[in-house]
Amino acid sequence: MSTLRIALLGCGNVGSQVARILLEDADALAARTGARLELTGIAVRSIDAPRDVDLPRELFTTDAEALVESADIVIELMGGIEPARSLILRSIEHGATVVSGNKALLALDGPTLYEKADAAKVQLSYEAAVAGAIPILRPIRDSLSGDRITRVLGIVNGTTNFILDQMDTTGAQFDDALAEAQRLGYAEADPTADVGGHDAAAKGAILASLSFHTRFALDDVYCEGITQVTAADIAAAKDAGFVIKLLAIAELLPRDDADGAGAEGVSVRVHPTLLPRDHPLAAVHGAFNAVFIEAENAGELMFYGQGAGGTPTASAVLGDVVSAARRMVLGGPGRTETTTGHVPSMSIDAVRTSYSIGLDVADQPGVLARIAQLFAEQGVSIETLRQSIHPAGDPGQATAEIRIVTHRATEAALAATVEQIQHLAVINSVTSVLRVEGA
Ligand SMILES: NC(=O)c1ccc[n+]([C@@H]2O[C@H](COP(=O)([O-])OP(=O)(O)OC[C@H]3O[C@@H](n4cnc5c(N)ncnc54)[C@H](O)[C@@H]3O)[C@@H](O)[C@H]2O)c1
Ligand SMILES: N[C@@H](CCO)C(=O)O
Ligand code: NA
Repeated sequence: MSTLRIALLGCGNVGSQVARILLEDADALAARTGARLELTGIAVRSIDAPRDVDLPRELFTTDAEALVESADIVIELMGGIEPARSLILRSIEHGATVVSGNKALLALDGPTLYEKADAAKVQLSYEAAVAGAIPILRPIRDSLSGDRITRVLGIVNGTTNFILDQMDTTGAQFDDALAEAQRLGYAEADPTADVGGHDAAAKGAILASLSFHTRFALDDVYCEGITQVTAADIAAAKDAGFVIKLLAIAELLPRDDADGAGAEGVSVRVHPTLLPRDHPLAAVHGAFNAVFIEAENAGELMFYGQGAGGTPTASAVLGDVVSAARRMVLGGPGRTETTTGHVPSMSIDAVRTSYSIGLDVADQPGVLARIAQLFAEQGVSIETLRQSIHPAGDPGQATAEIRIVTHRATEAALAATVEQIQHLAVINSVTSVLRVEGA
C-alpha cells in the first residue's frame, strides 16, 4: 500500500481534532482510501503551548514552509489571511493537494487560489469553510451538478442563530443573548464578524459561487447584521406568525436593465429575515446551521447540522482529505471547480421581497388613512396591519404601535416609502424595517 504524506498547518480547535483522528483512525482511513495517510508534521507557533489534545511532541514544528514542501496533502487550519495564503500557494506550487477551512481567505481571494490550483492540476477543497460539519459544498458541487439551483437560503452562522433563538424563546434582549453566547463559547471574544453578518457573508459568497457556477466575492454580498434587531421586533414577528433568522440568501433573478433584458443575474445578501414559523429553517434552534436549497428538478432540499466546533468541523476536513486521497490513489486530479460562468452579480436593489415595518405613531383620527395613502402612492401593497395602543396620562397623547407586512416590493419602492413616512407629522418614528422570506 502506498503512503500519502500529510502536513497540518495550525493546531487549534479544529486542527488538534484533525490530528487526533488521523492518528487514532489511521487503519480505517487507509482501508477507505487505499493509501496510508501519514501525518508528517504539524506547524504551530509554539511547540510547548498547552493543547486540549495529547499529540506526539515530535510532530510539532515551527517551520511551516519546510513542512509543506514535502507533503502530498496540506491541511490549512491556521485561519487568517497571511501566512495561510502564501503557504497554500506554496503547497500548490509543490503539487500538493490542499484542504482548508478558511472561509475568510476563500471569500477574499478564492479566485486566485482556485486558478493556481487548476493551473497546477491539484485539488483545493474546503467543505469545513461553510456550515462546519454539514456536507453542503460537495452536494452542491457534485450531487446537484446535473440540476439548476435557483435559490439558496442558509443559516450559516451559529452565534447569531443562537442569539436570535434565545431572544425568540426567552424574550431576552440582544446584549444578554450575546453575553450568553460568549459564556457558552459560541461567540468569539470579539464577536463583530458574527453579529455584523460578515462571517455569514463570506460563506454566502462561497455558496453563491458554487451554486451558480460563477465566482462571487465578498464585495458582491449585501451585508446587514443583527445588532439592530430588538426584543420588540422579535415579539412582533412572533405575534404575526414569523421568526427572525439571519439568512445568507443567494438567488437567480430576472434582469430588466438595458443590456440584461430577458437574462438572469444573481443576488447575494445577508440580513435579518422574517420566516413563517412553519418554514423548515424556522425549526433550526440554538447554534445549529442549516442550508435550504431550491433546485429546478430536485425541488426543495435542506441540509442540517453543527456548523462549528472542533470535532464536527474536523469531520468535514477528514471527508475532504479522504476524497482527495482516493483520487490521488486512482490517478488524475479530478475536477474541483466549474466556476467558469459569467452570470452578473446584481445589487439588492433588484430584489423584490416582502417587508415588515414597525411604526410608532400618534393615536389620532386619520393616521392609518394617511399611512395607507402613502403606501399606495409608492405602489407598495399592504398585506397585513396590526395595531396596539399605548395609553397616555394626558388626553390626545396616546401613541400606537403599528406593524405592517407588505406584499412583495422592490428595495427602491420600500426605501422611498420609508423616507416619505418619516416626514409625516403623525409619525413619531419608524422603529424597524425587516425583510420577510419564505411566505
Ligand atoms: N472552530 C470552528 O468551529 C470552525 C468552523 C468552521 C471553520 N473554521 C475555520 O477553521 C480554521 C481554524 O479554526 P480554529 O477554530 O481551529 O481556530 P484556532 O484559532 O483555534 O486555531 C488556529 C491555530 O493556528 C495557529 N496559527 C496561527 N497562525 C499560525 C502560524 N503562522 N503558524 C503556525 N500556527 C499558526 C494558532 O496559534 C492557533 O492555534 C479557521 O480558518 C476557521 O475559520 C473553524
Ligand atoms: N463563528 C462561526 C463559527 C463557524 O464558522 C459561527 O458562529 O458559526
Ligand atoms: Na460544511
